[in-house]
Amino acid sequence: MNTRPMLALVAHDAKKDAMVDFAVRNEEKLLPFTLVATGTTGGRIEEGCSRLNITRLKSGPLGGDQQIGALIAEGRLNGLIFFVDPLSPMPHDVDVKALMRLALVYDLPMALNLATAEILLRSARLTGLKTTSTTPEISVSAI
Ligand SMILES: O=C(CO)COP(=O)(O)O
Repeated sequence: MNTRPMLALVAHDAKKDAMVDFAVRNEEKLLPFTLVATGTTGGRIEEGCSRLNITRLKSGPLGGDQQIGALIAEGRLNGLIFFVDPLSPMPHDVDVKALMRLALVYDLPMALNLATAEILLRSARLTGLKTTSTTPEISVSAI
């Protein structure tokens, strides 16, 4: 049974370089986590971090944000790092909002920018195997 805390990594296009840079600098700290990411973000991180094993979900606009939302609802996710681009309109803005809403509903540790991500990655809550729910009701078959 996998008891490692699960962390989701997502970045909008204008923030993907920042996400890769964050992951490269923190590769050692990310190693103990089960990592999931939206498709393109995960691919970019894997290119930069050879030691990280990332489960890549669908691309955000094609449902990846919602897959991460499902992990939150199931109580399987321990933290979300989402580098949001606040300056560009997104056709899938409703998905982004839905993901953030679920993180708020379940009181999930969520970092939306680099400064908070650095703090989150060092947090005892994130590394302490605390899950968001005790009774997962459904499973995401993609994982
Ligand atoms: O659009 C995203 C999040 O809303 C990110 O998706 P990708 O990582 O597939 O680009």
